[in-house]
Amino acid sequence: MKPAARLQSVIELLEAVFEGKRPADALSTDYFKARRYAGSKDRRFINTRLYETLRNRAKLGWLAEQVSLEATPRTLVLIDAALKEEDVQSLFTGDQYAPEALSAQEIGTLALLSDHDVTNAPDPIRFEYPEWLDKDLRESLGEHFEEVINALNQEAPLDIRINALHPDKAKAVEILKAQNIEAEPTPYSPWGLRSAKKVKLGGIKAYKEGLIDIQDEGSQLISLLTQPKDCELVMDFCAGAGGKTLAMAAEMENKGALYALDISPTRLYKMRPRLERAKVSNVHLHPIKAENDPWLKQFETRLDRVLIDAPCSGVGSWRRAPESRWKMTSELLEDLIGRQERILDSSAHLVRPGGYVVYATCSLLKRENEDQIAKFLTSHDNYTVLPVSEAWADLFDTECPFEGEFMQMRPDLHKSDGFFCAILQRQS
Ligand SMILES: C[S@@+](CC[C@H](N)C(=O)[O-])C[C@H]1O[C@@H](n2cnc3c(N)ncnc32)[C@H](O)[C@@H]1O
Repeated sequence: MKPAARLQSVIELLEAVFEGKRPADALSTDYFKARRYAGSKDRRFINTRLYETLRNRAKLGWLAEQVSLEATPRTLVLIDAALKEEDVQSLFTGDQYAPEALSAQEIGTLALLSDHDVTNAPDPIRFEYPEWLDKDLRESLGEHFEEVINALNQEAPLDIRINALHPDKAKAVEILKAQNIEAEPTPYSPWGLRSAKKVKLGGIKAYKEGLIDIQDEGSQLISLLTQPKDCELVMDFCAGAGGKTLAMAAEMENKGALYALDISPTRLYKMRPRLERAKVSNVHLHPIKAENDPWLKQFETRLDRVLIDAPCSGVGSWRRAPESRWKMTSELLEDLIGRQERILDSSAHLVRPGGYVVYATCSLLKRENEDQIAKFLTSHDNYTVLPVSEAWADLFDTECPFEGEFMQMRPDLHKSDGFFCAILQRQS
C-alpha cells in the first residue's frame, strides 16, 4: 500500500472506532480480514498510527479546535501527520485510495498549528482523560497522579500465561524461543512471561496446543490470590470469556468444580474453545439472568471461593484500550458502582464460613475499589479482610509488593494494568 492509502485506512478505522460500538482491536482485526492485500508492514503501520491517534485524541482534538477545525478522524490524522512533519500536501491528494485533497481552509490553518502549545492545555487534555473524571482520578491516585496517568497512556507489552496444566510448562520459554518469541519472566507471577514485541499468538503452535494464553500479569495474580488450589467448589461470578477461569482451573489441577457465570452468554460461550485448547475439564459454564438469579440459591453457604471480577470503568486497562475512556460516562460509572455492590452482596451468602469472596477490578478508582470494600464490611459484619500480604506469603517465596491490605497494581510501578483485588474471608 502507498503511504497515502495507509493514512486513508487509519481514517476509516478511526471513524469506526468513534462510532463506539466495538473495541478498536476487534475493528482492526476485521478490517484486515476484509483487506488481504494489506501486507504485514501495512498492518503494522496502520495499527501503530491508529493507536497513536487514539492515545493522543484529546490533544489532537484540542489543537484542531485552536485552529478552528472540527475534530473529525480525518482532521486528527491530518494534524498528527503535520506534527510529524510529513508532507501532507502529497498525502492528502484525493487520488485513488488517498485521503480527500486538502481544502483551502485546512491548508491555511495547518500553518497556524505551531502557534499553539499543547503543554498549555488543561490537564484533562494533556493527560488524555474525560474532564468529569478529574476529581475521582485525583482523589484515587493522589501524589502519583501524573506518573500513573502517563503510564496508562503508554503502549502495554504482551503478557503471556503459561498453562500450569500443560506437560511442557517447564520448557515454555525454550519452545517460544524456537518459534521466534523472546519472552522474559514477569516479576511477580510464577506463570507469567512478557514480550516487549507485539506478536499475534493465534497462529503459533504453543498457543494452539494450549501451552500459553494471553493474560496480563495483574490478572494472573488475581486468579492466584483467589487460592482455588485444593478447593472443592469455586465460582467465577463474572467470568466473561474466561481469562481468570482458565488460570484458576490450572491452579485447581482440573479437580473440584469451577462454576463460570456471566450475564452475557455470548461472552461466556467464547470460553469453550479456550477450555478445550487448555485441556481444562472441571469448568461448568452457566449464564445467569442477574446477580440475584434464583439458580444461585443451591450454593448458599457452600462455596470455598467466589471470585468477583467485577464489571468496572476499566480505567486500569486504558493502556490496552485507549478508546474506552471516552465511552465511559458518569451515569455509567454510577450504574457500575451499584452493580458491583449488588454482586458483592449476592456472593456474600454463597461462601461457607472460612471461605473467601475475592473482589477484583481493573480500575484505579477508589469508589470502585476501597470504598466498595468499606461499604461491604459495614453491612457484613461476618466478613473480615485477609491482608494480601498474608495470602502472598502462603503462595510465593518473594516479598509482597503491595503496601496495605489490598493488591493494587500500578502501571507505572508494577508495569501491569491497574488492577485492584481484596480478599474477604467469611468468619461465621
Ligand atoms: C471484567 S469483565 C470479566 C473478565 C473476565 N473475568 C476475564 O478475566 O477475562 C466483567 C464481566 O462481568 C459481567 N457482568 C456484568 N454484570 C454482571 C452480573 N450482574 N452478574 C454476572 N456477571 C456480570 C460482564 O458481562 C463481563 O463479562
